[in-house]
Formats: sequence, structure tokens, C-alpha cells
Amino acid sequence: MKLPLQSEYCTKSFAYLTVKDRLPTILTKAVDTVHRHKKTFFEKYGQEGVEAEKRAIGLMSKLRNELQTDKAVIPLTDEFPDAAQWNTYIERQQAALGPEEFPSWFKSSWLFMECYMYRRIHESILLNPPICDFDVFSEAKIQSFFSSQDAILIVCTYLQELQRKIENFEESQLKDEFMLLMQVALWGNRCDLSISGGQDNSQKNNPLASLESLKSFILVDDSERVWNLLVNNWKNKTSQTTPIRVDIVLDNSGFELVTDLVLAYFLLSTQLADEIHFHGKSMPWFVSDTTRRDLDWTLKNLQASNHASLSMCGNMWEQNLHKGVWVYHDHLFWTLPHEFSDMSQDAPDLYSELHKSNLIFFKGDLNYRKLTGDRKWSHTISFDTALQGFHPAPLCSLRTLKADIQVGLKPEQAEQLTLSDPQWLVSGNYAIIQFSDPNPK
Ligand SMILES: O=P(O)(O)OC[C@@]1(O)O[C@H](CO)[C@@H](O)[C@@H]1O
Ligand SMILES: [Mn+2]
Repeated sequence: MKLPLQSEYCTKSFAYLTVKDRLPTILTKAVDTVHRHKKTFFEKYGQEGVEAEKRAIGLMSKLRNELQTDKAVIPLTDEFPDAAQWNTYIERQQAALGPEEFPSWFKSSWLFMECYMYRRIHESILLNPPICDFDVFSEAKIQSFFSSQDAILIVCTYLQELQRKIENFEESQLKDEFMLLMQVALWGNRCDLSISGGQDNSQKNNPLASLESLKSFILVDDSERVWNLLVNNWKNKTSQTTPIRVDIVLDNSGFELVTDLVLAYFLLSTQLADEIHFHGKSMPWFVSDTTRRDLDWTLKNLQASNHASLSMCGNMWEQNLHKGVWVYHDHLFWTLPHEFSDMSQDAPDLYSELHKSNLIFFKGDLNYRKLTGDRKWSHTISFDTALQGFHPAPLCSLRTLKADIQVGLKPEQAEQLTLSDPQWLVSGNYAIIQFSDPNPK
């Protein structure tokens, strides 16, 4: 089958508007953030810190100019361990073009160029010790966490109350609570600072109260298939069977990360899973994506809270990491531009790690774009087809739609949505719970 092309820029496409408007805005905010920390760098590192700040800003400003004037993509020059793979990818893009052509911001795939921008921001910091561990998005992520405090308190209090009742639950009650917490984690994905261009995008209203009204906005709902997989594993568990492992490929820190940790804790305390593996990013990414530092900061902040339910969650979750029933990974592949169908070839160690899982949740929109190769599939092509052979384990995408790609819809469903809401693909108002099992039982 001839593969559709990856989304690239045609004027007025969402990709075009992202690169023309939103990415320069995000870059400008990053430059401002570094500039505002000049005094801090001086206090911490003396004149060396001030020089580093100046150089980093110079590199980010150069990057912004390259983006806005459609300059050629240039190789990375820092020592970060993924630089060689990035440069190989850039060479591959170059080789695919004619001798007189070169990959550039407005002539390459959106997925490649958007990932490349964040990797170049990382380079502009890495090349300037002693500020090379500065996270230009940290302030925005912390702000988003605090602006979502009420919602975080609601979901953590709900979990604490659940804990008291779980052991007497019937299977049907377990299922109801699983479905509810999976939907909370699904809608938590709306809190993403890339789509908002860095503007506040925290969870303001009660995340539990709105679930019922949001159900009609879930365009693909494979919840039953996800539940059946989990409950059958749970029922067939014996002392001889291998521990049940669920993986969560994380997306945004802040409220969304808390909803993922709540879901993970529920799976563990109901023994629907025996171990949870989280996959975060190895560098600041798409403004709000979770790094290890964000996870640690979130746990510390919860533990320090005056609210018992928050401090209890923070303590229990940190213990799970110490006990090893929760494991955090941050493979470099997640911050490469590759579609996930490249993983078995370009990151075989990660692919075999994921193959150990009984179920992998992929959170968010960027992960969905990579699951489907960000290709211009027809909306009715099956999810399995769009995965192009990426089948490490049964997987489920929990995604709010923020990019113009969606597969696995029914005939006419996309046309009706376009009539009722022309922005349905990119507004974040619609979502999917989309499941794929390489070996359906
Ligand atoms: O992966 P997430 O956090 O759900 O969304 C990432 C995102 O905001 O960034 C890209 C547009 O700039 C799109 O993939 C999507 O809109
Ligand atoms: Mn994100």
C-alpha cells in the first residue's frame, strides 16, 4: 500500500499556522524566560552565568530567525547522546530530496520541524554551561500545576475515598471506577501548554463533574476492550503467572500527570496491575511535557501540601517508586522526530521493553501523531493500519484532538463533525479512547 505523505505545510493548514505563528511565540517566551533569569544566573554562577545567558539567547534568537525565514535545517552540534541519531535523521530527509533541495522549516514535515525546534532549544542551553541544565519551560509548568490546584485536590481526594472502599468492590464497581479514572486521565490531556502557545491552560473546573457531559465528545470509545483486557488478565492471574505490567507513555506535567498517577495507583491498589512503567521525556519538550525533574517536583510538592489527601498521594506515590512497583523511564527515542513504526529499527531496546507490557497507554496528541506517523490517512482507515506494524503490546491512545489527523472513524462521521464544528480536529474539545491489540484473544 502506498503510504500517505506526512502532514506538511500548505497555507492555512493547522501545521502552517503552528509553525508560522505559535512556534515563534513559544520561542519568544523561551528567550524572555532566559533573559528574566539573568540575575539568578549571576547570583548562582557570577559573570560566567551572565555570559552563558547572553549566548543562549543569541542562539535561540538565531533559531527564531531561521524558522521565520524558512532557512535550511542544520545539524545539531551539542554532545547530547541523541545528536548522532538526530543528524542521521536530518541526512535521511536531505537524501530524500533532490540535489538542489534541502529540508527547511516550511518545506519539511510538520512533525519533524516541530520536534526539531524543541531539540534546538535544548541545544541552545546545552551549549552554554553553566546554565546547561536550565529548563526554559519550568516556570510555565509550575504555574500550570498551581493553577490546577483545586482540580488536583478533587481527584486526589476522590482517590483517597476510593481507597477506603476498594477491597469490598464488586467487579462492576471496579469497572465503573476504572472507566471514570481513565476518562479523567483522558480529559487531563487538554491541559497542554504547546497548543496554548504557553498561555495558561490549567484545569479550572471540577474534572469529575464534567465527565458525563463530555461523553458525547469521545469520538472513538474502545473502553470496553481496554477493560476486558485488564479484567481477564486479573481473573487469570495466579502465583505462576508473570506480574501484570501496564505502561503509561506520559504527556503533560501538571494536572495531566496527576491524573496519570491517580489512574496508575488505582490499577495497582486493585491489583489490575502489579507494576506500572512510566515513560517521560529526557529534555524539556513541547513546553509542558513531563521530565523526571517535573515528576520529582510534583511528588515533593504534593507531599508538602497541607491537604491530607495530597500529602498522602505524594507519599504513597514516592514509596511506589522506591519499592520498584512504579518504574520511570525516559528513553531518548521519545524526543526524536521518528514515527513509532520506526521504533523496532531505531530503538530496538525500547521496543523490546514495551513488548513486556500487558497494556500501554499513550497519552496525548503528539504521541497519536507519532503512532499514526502524522500521515494524511483517510479518517475511516483503521487504527491498526495506521500503526504500520507498531505492535509492541496491546495499546490504547488517550488523546484530545489538537492536530488535523484522526483515523478509525465511521463513514460520514468526519463529515458530520466538520459541519457541526469545523475546528473539531484541533480544538481539544473532542477525544478518543482508541485501542489496538496485536493478538486479540
Ligand atoms: O501531545 P499534546 O501535549 O497532547 O499536544 C501537543 C500539541 O499541543 O502540540 C502540537 C501542536 O503544536 C500538537 O501535536 C498538539 O497540538
Ligand atoms: Mn504535550
